[in-house]
Amino acid sequence: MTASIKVAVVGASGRMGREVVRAATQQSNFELTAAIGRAGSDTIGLDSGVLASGQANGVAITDDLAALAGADVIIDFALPEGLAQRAETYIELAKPVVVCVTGLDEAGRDALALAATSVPIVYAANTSVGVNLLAALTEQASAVFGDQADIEVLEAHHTRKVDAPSGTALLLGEAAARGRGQILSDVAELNRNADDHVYEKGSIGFATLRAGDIVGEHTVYLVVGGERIELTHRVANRSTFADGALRAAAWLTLGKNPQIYAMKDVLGLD
Ligand SMILES: NC(=O)C1=CN([C@@H]2O[C@H](COP(=O)(O)OP(=O)(O)OC[C@H]3O[C@@H](n4cnc5c(N)ncnc54)[C@H](OP(=O)(O)O)[C@@H]3O)[C@@H](O)[C@H]2O)C=CC1
Ligand SMILES: O=C(O)C1=N[C@H](C(=O)O)C[C@H](O)C1
Repeated sequence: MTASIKVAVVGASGRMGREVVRAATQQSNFELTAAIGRAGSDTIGLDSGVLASGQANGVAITDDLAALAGADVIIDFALPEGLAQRAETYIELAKPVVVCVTGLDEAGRDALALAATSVPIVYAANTSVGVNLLAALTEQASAVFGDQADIEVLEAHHTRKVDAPSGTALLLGEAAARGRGQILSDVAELNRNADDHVYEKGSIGFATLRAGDIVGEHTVYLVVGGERIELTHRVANRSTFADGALRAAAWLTLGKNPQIYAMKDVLGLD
């Protein structure tokens, strides 16, 4: 019998952290070894299984990052704040990590790049298979239409999401830009509502909706002359993201070299 993969979850008290705790507890090829919450959170000391699904699993939520030492691989679904410090711990413990946090600032991105010189990291703004397939399709469509297409990305999420546009929208924008030989930061238009806004041909625009409990929806519009393509992906349940994160975690335990990988590497989409 193959040994199960020991997995630790950072951000275990959150919406996604609880989902990963539940999935890791249910899937027989994983063993949950640590559940990390924010220092000062009311959830510290609670059983992570009770918090996730009402069923005790014997792994208490702790703010002690030393608890990560017993894991083969870590999944980080916390928030961007404190990512740089967490990344230092990942280096010290020499653990592979799946980082799923979006809304990173430059310091967060730099910290991940530094950590990836020591440990393998999957950075995934979206761990679903479908979104990563959508990114590949977007790149292909953009390459075929070339610089004739007007491209816009629309995303919709629940009202408690703190970053906008979503990490996935930016990932899709990057794919669209790459498809026609652009770099997204050169052409991204994040605010078409600005008073002095003038549409520039070749720009890629982003629009955001926040409403109710929408789990995650993304549409890429590619509009050329009299026709348009709308590529849409919708997620109905956060378990989709949790399953994808566990898939990435299992992939990292197969002996990867230190560097930043993407979900498309995990899924073999290149
Ligand atoms: N890659 C993907 O597929 C997906 C990515 N995401 C991203 O994952 C992140 C989390 O989303 P979501 O679960 O909805 O957000 P939540 O706010 O529900 O969860 C984040 C959790 O992290 C905790 N936290 C904050 N800082 C730390 C820390 N230093 N150590 C441990 N825990 C910490 C928070 O604690 P407290 O509440 O006490 O502040 C909270 O419980 C977001 O960036 C989101 O965009 C979301 C879905 C899918
Ligand atoms: O915060 C969320 O909920 C989500 N965040 C990710 C993002 O920013 O793209 C992925 C997913 O769409 C849900």
